[in-house]
Amino acid sequence: MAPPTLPNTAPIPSPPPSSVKELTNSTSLGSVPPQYAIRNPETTMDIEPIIEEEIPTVDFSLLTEGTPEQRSQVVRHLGKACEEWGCFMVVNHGIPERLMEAMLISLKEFFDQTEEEKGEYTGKHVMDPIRCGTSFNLTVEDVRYWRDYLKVFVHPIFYSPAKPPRFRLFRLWASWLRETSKEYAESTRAMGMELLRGIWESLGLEEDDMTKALDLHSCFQILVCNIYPPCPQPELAIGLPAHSDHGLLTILLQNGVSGLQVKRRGSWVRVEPLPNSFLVNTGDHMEIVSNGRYKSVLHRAEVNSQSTRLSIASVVAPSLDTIVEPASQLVSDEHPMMFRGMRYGEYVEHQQANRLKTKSAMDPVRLHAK
Ligand SMILES: O=C(O)CCC(=O)C(=O)O
Ligand SMILES: [Fe+2]
Repeated sequence: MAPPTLPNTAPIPSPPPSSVKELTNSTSLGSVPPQYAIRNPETTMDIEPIIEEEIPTVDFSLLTEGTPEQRSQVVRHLGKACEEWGCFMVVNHGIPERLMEAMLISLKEFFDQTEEEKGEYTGKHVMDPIRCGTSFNLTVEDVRYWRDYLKVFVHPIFYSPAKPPRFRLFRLWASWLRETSKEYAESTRAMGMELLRGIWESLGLEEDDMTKALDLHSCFQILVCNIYPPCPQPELAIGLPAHSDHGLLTILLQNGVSGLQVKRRGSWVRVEPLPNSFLVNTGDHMEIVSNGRYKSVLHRAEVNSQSTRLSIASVVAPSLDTIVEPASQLVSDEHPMMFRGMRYGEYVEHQQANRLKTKSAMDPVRLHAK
């Protein structure tokens, strides 16, 4: 006999909000909805201590305009920061403060659009050149991160969301948005190239060899823009979990609200944004190219209950068609090859299509178990 069919009494779930912005705009939230409650503070918090420590600072002007002695000193310092920290603050970088502010303002304007307006940029594929969304990758996650994003490819082909926020009819505004992000992408790319030059030098590598091997004239660059609205229970949620970035270097601009933490020697170090500075961190491809000498740094973004945090990560990387391998000069009997070659575009696609989980994106290219 066929089992009796039970009436379906399960409540029909309301559709999840399409962004954290929408969630926090719509109601005065007193608690975090279950799909964002990623941790139980009683069991999982503070297993790894959170500490205050000073992050190394690099004076960029000495790299470009210093005496040969000053430059050598900065290069050594840069190498040490990459080796011991995987990140450093850059000051005296020469990028105008008005450009940094304009970028943050235009980003805020972008996220302030209606869900419908932003929906025009909802990515269908992880390699879409303009992609707006929430969390990291909803198709593979069972919990959500307290973060909305806009990711835009800016080199070798420059893209920009064409529709200006709310001022659709004002072509002037649209071109301002476009010009701002173009200038910003160019400035941070030039800064990234200069830092890479110093980093290659610190590794004893020739700049020309590296530019050619990584096809840096056609380097891939993406702007990853993040917004973390205030969260009613910041101890339960996270903006972005512990992860490393896929590129060579990430150049991060923040709006003065702290939240970023980097992992060092088993502890989380809070990064307090210095005014008019950038935080630069090493990505997985720095680790691959340097054959494990300069490891990509694990980092995460915490949220808070008071202020909206904005960050813009400008990622500088090999060209998408380059098959990246460790530099042969850094491979020897003593330092065997640690990674196999993979096309950079394939790596990015694989990283973006999977869960963001510590450094798991590197597993397919590792030649030896960790
Ligand atoms: O918001 C931050 O400070 C970090 C952002 C980040 O790690 C990323 O976009 O990959
Ligand atoms: Fe990151």
